[in-house]
Amino acid sequence: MIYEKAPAKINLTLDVLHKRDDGYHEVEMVMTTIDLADRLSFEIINGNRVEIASENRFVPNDKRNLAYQAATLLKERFNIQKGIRIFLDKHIPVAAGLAGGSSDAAATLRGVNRLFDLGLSLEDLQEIGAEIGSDVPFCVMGGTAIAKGRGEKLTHLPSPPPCWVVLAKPDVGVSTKDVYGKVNLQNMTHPNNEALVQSLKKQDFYNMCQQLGNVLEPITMDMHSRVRQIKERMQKTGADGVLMSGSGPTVFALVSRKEKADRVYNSLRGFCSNVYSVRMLR
Ligand SMILES: C[C@](O)(CO)[C@H](O)COP(=O)(O)OP(=O)(O)OC[C@H]1O[C@@H](n2ccc(N)nc2=O)[C@H](O)[C@@H]1O
Ligand SMILES: Nc1ncnc2c1ncn2[C@@H]1O[C@H](COP(=O)(O)OP(=O)(O)OP(=O)(O)O)[C@@H](O)[C@H]1O
Repeated sequence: MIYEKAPAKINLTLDVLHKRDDGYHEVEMVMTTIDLADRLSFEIINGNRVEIASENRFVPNDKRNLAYQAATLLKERFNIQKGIRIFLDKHIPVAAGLAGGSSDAAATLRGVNRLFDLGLSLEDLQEIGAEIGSDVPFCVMGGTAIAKGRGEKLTHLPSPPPCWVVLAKPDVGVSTKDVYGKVNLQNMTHPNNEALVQSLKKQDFYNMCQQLGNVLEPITMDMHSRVRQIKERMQKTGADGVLMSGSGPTVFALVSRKEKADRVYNSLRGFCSNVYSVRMLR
């Protein structure tokens, strides 16, 4: 049996530069992994198929599952004539904007690569991952990176200074495709990626918090007022920086001190069913 951890990601920035001819948007965004992770196990089984099991009822166990797609892609590309059983121990909330499915796909690429000794490099796996989804290449490498293109062109960055990350996911469904579809290029406040990158290089926590920005945030907030309410509540209770991750609906607060993080966390419990307080991953 082989095990892989699949951490969630948050976007410290997300900028859209233009819409491309292939229907995707050209983005520039800084992402980082946090200490909230799914755990996956992989084993070889009889029969030439991929089996997915999870105790989470929101997780599909068929070809809609990104881990299934990742395992099938490697099986076909490398002509693997054996079965694979994948167990997904889910901790990342589903459809949250935290790349849960993408991180499971990335962990599956790493896991199956080890399970069958395929000898693929992380770069190879990133390239294959891009066929599954825009967030998968980042999840293959993890850490902190600026992503360009449709999310697959990655440059590694220093990790954010240590802090607490309080996350709250309201019970609303958000379609990434719909949110990108509502982007209005004439009317948006772009985050300053260069300044955010400088704050990481200088390990300047407070400046990093000032530079958080996501052009998709107002779009999702206009569709779901709960997202705006969560942000306001986090700001009122003492968060140092607050932003929606990805296309949402999860909002995260960055907080330097544990006592303040506890205050933000406690103010959201009861208001929201999914609330977490975790650390950044170094
Ligand atoms: C919002 C983010 O999570 C931020 O990291 C990503 O940009 C989205 O990544 P993802 O969920 O892996 O996205 P994909 O599964 O590749 O694409 C879902 C849909 O989002 C839109 N999409 C996605 C990425 C991108 N750069 N431009 C887009 O317009 C497209 O309509 C696409 O059909
Ligand atoms: N391994 C998986 N875990 C959870 N959901 C999955 C998985 N594979 C496919 N899905 C499907 O994908 C949908 C989106 O779930 P996911 O948790 O990946 O969203 P997300 O965090 O918003 O992703 P992203 O930030 O990459 O857009 C779910 O509704 C679910 O049906």
